Amino acid sequence: MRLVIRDDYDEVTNYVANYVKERIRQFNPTTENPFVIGLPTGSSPVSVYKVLVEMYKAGEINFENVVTFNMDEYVGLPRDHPESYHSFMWKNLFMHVNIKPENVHILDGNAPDLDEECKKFEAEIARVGGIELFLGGIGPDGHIAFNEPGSSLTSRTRVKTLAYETIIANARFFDGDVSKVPKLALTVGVATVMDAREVLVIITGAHKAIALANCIEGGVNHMWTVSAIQMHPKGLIVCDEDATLELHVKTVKYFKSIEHVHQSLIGPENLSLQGGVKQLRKVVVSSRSQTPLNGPYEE
Ligand SMILES: N[C@@H]1[C@@H](O)[C@H](O)[C@@H](COP(=O)(O)O)O[C@@H]1O
Repeated sequence: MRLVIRDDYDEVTNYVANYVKERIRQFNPTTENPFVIGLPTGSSPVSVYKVLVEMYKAGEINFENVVTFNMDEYVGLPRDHPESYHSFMWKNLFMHVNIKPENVHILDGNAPDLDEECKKFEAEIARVGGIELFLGGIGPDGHIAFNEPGSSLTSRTRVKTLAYETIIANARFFDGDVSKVPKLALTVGVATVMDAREVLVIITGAHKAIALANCIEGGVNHMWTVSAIQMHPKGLIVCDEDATLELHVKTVKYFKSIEHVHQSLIGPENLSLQGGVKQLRKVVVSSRSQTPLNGPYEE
């Protein structure tokens, strides 16, 4: 697993937006072979979406052959409620880019049969060949999507009761009124996220520092469901300095030094393009052979 630490939220945003842009570009999606991405809601990704929209307007990114699956949705909240995740996604991303509405998948929290809705969602992910890149955020209790503490690390898409801490955290979107926050949600499971070929989790802010420390320095544990990323062959956490407050200095220095080595090999402009060992090997080989390392690397 890699941990990339940036100074602040804005730098995290830029890193993640560039990462997504490059992944889509490298994949070179077509109608027959679209780029399938899992997406979160919340304040963590909202600026990433803003930058992606700017990139789209500048002609740097194309969503024509991108298929999306959102992580979660409240149960019982009308689809057009301003705080539904459906509204969030259309308002912050989809309505500003050239994504095809039929390529957007958001769980329906008002479906007559919620279990069936969850099964259909998993089946649809399988039908398109799985998810290439799952972007995620976490709650202060370390939940990924709505996989609250104690969720099975093998869980799939299902109905979930929200933890009281999450209800309190999300009350800020409902006039600070805890009673207005839905108590149930549909969510992809931990295993649904971890099945993606790549997982990128955004963690910013001092209020998530304890969760980040448990995720990185603790073991894989169902009480911090994001820690399942330790088992992923291609997991990446992008965090800001504030979120590292509870990590050992040694841990922070270790991950910074790893990034420093990468940087010395491939140059800072290509940091977002690292494609894992295969790509790094290629880079090491070319640096050994003194090939000038200009421009982005293809996987
Ligand atoms: N279900 C969502 C999560 O998917 C999200 O990651 C989390 C953090 O939100 P924020 O990024 O606003 O802190 O909020 C909710 O609980």
